[in-house]
Amino acid sequence: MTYDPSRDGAEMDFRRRMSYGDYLATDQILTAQHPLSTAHDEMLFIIQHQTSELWMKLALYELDAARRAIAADRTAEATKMLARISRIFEQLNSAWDVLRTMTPSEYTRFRDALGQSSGFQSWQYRLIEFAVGNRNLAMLKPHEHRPDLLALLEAELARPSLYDEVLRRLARLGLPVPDAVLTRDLRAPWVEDAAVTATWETVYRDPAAHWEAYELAEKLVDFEDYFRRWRFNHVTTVERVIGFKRGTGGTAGISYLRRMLEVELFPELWRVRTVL
Ligand code: HEM
Ligand SMILES: N[C@@H](CC(=O)c1ccccc1NC=O)C(=O)O
Repeated sequence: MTYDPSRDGAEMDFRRRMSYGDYLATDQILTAQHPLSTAHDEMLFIIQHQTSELWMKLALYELDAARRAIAADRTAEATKMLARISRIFEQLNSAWDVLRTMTPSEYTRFRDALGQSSGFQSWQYRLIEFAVGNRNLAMLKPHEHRPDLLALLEAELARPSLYDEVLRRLARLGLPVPDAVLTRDLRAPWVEDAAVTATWETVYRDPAAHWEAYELAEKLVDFEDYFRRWRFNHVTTVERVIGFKRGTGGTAGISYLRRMLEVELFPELWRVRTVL
């Protein structure tokens, strides 16, 4: 006879119990795919973006908790969360392998249906950029039609970024951090600071004496490393699929994305490598 798992105790009756689907709201998630064309690959495109948005949601959750932990001098907890955020980006990086199976011929069959929509308008992506310190106020504009989302982005800009929190922690640990850095206008983009590079140099020259700062630094570098790989995978996939066409979001496409490859989140942590 075929195997019956209920003989091993598997619960089979969920009329009055919470099931897998109840707990995970799979009904909502699995009915949220609405292709606008009959092109076979549009389902891949939708699910690729939806899963990315879910991982971004978790990254934001961890970024929030990590910053609160650093601000409360609970660095060990924060480093664990930062390690997880890097792994999330590793996951996002691997996902490009699935999307890359879509050829230009296949994408062209449904690209027109996307209208002017674009990843450029992903508010979770923009929140991540703002949370880690890449604060460009021009990126608020595409969200003006959604006051709720604009408020979320504005609230993020009013808050210290991940890098701000780490530098504040360094100051509390007795390391020299300029007052101008500690009291900077949080909405403004980060401006590279030679005194901060000098402080990181102190940390990296004697890790044992500055272990907490050293660990935080390496977690930040690790994260930026994975984030750069995400940008690079994106731009390479875009060139492979649409070449040098303009983006649906209105930018020039590849040249815009290549410019974004130059963004440095924690410039002093990269600069310090040269002087060690
Ligand atoms: C065939 C696949 C894809 C193509 C051809 C593509 C193309 C583009 C282009 C041309 C832009 C520049 C903005 C514009 O003018 O539209 C852009 C931006 C963006 N895309 Fe994609 N994309 C693809 C897949 C993805 C995926 C899977 C994600 C994951 C969520 C994503 C997220 C983003 C984000 C966040 C931006 C804004 C980047 C920034 O401002 O730095 N894209 N994309
Ligand atoms: N910007 C892309 C379209 C695109 O990729 C896209 C469209 C709608 C929602 C998410 C998208 N992903 C990344 O930009 C293009 O120009 O083909």
